[in-house]
Amino acid sequence: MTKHVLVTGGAGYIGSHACKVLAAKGYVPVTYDNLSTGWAQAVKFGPLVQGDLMDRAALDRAFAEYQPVAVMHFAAFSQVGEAMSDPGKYWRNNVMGSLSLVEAAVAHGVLDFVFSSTCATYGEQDGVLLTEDCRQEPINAYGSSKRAVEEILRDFRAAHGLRTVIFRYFNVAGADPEAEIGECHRPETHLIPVMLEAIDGQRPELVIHGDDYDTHDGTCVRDYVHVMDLVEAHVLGLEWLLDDKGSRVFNLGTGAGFTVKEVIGHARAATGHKVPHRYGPRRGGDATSLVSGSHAALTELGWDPARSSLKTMIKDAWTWHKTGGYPG
Ligand SMILES: NC(=O)c1ccc[n+]([C@@H]2O[C@H](COP(=O)([O-])OP(=O)(O)OC[C@H]3O[C@@H](n4cnc5c(N)ncnc54)[C@H](O)[C@@H]3O)[C@@H](O)[C@H]2O)c1
Ligand SMILES: O=c1ccn([C@@H]2O[C@H](COP(=O)(O)OP(=O)(O)O[C@H]3O[C@H](CO)[C@H](O)[C@H](O)[C@H]3O)[C@@H](O)[C@H]2O)c(=O)[nH]1
Repeated sequence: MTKHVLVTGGAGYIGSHACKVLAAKGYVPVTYDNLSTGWAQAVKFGPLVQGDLMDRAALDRAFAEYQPVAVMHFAAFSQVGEAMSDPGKYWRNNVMGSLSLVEAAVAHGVLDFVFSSTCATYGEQDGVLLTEDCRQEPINAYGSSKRAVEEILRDFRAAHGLRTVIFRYFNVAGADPEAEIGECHRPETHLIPVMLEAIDGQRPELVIHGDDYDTHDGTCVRDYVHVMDLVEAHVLGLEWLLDDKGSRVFNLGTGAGFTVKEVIGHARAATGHKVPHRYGPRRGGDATSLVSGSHAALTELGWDPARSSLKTMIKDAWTWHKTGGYPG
């Protein structure tokens, strides 16, 4: 029997990688995406339904046509800087959009739901390693919007029997090692692809957002995880739900933190090129340090983030970058 999975945001960076892995495991990923930040060219592993999360009639048609066994919900806006200047955009799209989707899923009896949350929901916590039971006190509207969706899911679990796996990702990086798909945002704001654009002259330099943080070299610390490892955890999470193991929250990070300056050093080693850079002011909404202190995904899901060294992530991102993939 064909097992369709409705993948919202399947035309985006992480969602497209999820579709590739789902297809490899025998599922048919149905991408539901409005192409606001994603690319039709990234949808290669199953059908594309072009639609918005807020369009309930289009959602109803997609559920009725494909009768998915589950939903993987990636669609959202996700730039911390933009969320600081335009919080309404984040509350509307991420919270109202998710509510519309969850209501449609429940109405169609699709009760297994995997959600992309973020370590940005934890906020600023004095350099502690973050576990799933840490308090969630986001310091930007992006993190607040994701925490709100987690609350919606909690209420729908209680009222409607929804079953959820919530993944709180740390910083996702790298690309499909076969370079069929990769990270492509216009404009790009994420550290590693921005560094690669600076290396090949597509931008004059990387601007480091602040060097006066309370870290050993003054730049922010993040925990980077390979996108392929991350989406493999999603398939494990999906199967966890389909095996009726109950609702659960998992951090997805490696537990290793790197400063921006350290990532620049790794980029030089991985690409053989210096990263042109200069120092700029802090970016609003950035926490000093976000590092996972949890092994739950490893021990409970059996997750193995084998590709998540900075070397491999940057090499895979560089290989993808050099293909010049998507627009045009
Ligand atoms: N990239 C990271 O490091 C990171 C970290 C933590 C969490 N996340 C979360 O992972 C998810 C995917 O992130 P990404 O980096 O792939 O982002 P992305 O921008 O590449 O992909 C998001 C996709 O969702 C679609 N979309 C957005 N709003 C929509 C709407 N209203 N209706 C239909 N489609 C819509 C976009 O067109 C795009 O294809 C997001 O929920 C994000 O918050 C990402
Ligand atoms: O041009 C740049 C880009 C980034 N940075 C710094 O590099 C680090 C990583 O920044 P990213 O923009 O790559 O990632 P964020 O940590 O801001 O956010 C990402 O990870 C978060 C969780 O940490 C969220 O979930 C979010 O969706 C996702 O974009 C931050 O300290 C940032 O200030 C720079 O110095 N210069």
